[in-house]
Amino acid sequence: MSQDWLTEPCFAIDEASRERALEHQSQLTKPPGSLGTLEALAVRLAGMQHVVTPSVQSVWISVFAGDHGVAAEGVSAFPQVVTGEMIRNFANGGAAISVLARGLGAMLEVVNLGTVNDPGELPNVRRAIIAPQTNNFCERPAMSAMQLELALRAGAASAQAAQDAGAKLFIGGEMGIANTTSAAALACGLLGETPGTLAGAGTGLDAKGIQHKVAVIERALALYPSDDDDALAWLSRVGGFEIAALCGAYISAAQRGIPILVDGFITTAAALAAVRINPSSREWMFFAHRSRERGHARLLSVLEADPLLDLGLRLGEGSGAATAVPLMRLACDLHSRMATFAQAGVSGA
Ligand SMILES: Cc1cc2ncn([C@H]3O[C@H](COP(=O)(O)O)[C@@H](O)[C@H]3O)c2cc1C
Ligand SMILES: O=C(O)c1cccnc1
Repeated sequence: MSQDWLTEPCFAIDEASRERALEHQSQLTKPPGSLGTLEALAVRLAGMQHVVTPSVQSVWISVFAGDHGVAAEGVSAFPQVVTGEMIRNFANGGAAISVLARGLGAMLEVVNLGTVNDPGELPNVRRAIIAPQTNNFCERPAMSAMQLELALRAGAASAQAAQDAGAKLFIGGEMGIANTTSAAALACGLLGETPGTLAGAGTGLDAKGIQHKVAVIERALALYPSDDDDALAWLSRVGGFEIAALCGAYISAAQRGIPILVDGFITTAAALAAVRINPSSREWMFFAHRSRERGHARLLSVLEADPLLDLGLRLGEGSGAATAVPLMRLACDLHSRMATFAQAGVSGA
């Protein structure tokens, strides 16, 4: 298999549509710029969708799930079996993202990349099993080059499904006990940083638990040269199947011209890897919120991302991104439905 597709160019942003949307904004009955980020959102979307009045009515959510060998180090407040149990909960409609997706009328698929207690065939769960879990990355690379390739391609298949369904916005979510450890280790590798500032409480570790998590990540990082920032190498060394799938999905969505709404800490680590592999994917990304997880603010700042919300969320699953969709929809509504000064007979400045 070849990885050349990862660096193929992303879909072109249409400057003319963006300019026309900007000009349209200046004619709406409000002081210029007074709707702040909502204006900027609609204008960016216009360029992405090659239209003057964009829409995000049709939303696609893929939740990628996979287990992590590093869970054996006791780095999560919850047991590893929760990953498989939550896949069943997603399918039964009881998880946070299930409720949010229903509320938004969004399409929701779950992609099972491999779990230690595999829940089997379930409605709306795509099976793309790579292995029951990654290797414990303190001891050896989390996955082989072939496993990485499979995970990246499983993500790209979701972007393709989103495109086939006519989605106007792509949201990636994740489920995998211990994946805040994997995401923090990945970010450390990519940024050449030590885990003290990037590892956090995850599902609810106390200070002692976080200290242990930092030591576990330090053990893994010590296996590799610290000045190596090769994103594919770090994904295979310390990544997770679901994190690699997110990375592949983001790159593929950007190549297909589907705007991306990034969720929290884990998804932002995957987005950072995607941007390192294919820098032009960055312009296709919106950032939904600042997670409570320590380290997320740092990743957002590296990506020069200004998230829409800051609600103290620390769940994952794509939940923060889903929560921001109504704001994006309102931004599109204001942009396309407000009267212009001329239409309303209101005097301009
Ligand atoms: C019931 C439950 C539902 C979740 N949904 C998302 N996560 C989140 O918590 C996990 C990461 O935290 P850590 O690295 O501390 O294990 C991921 O599965 C993430 O999506 C959940 C965690 C639990 C326990
Ligand atoms: O921000 C996140 O994505 C997050 C934080 C804690 C646990 N799971 C996910």
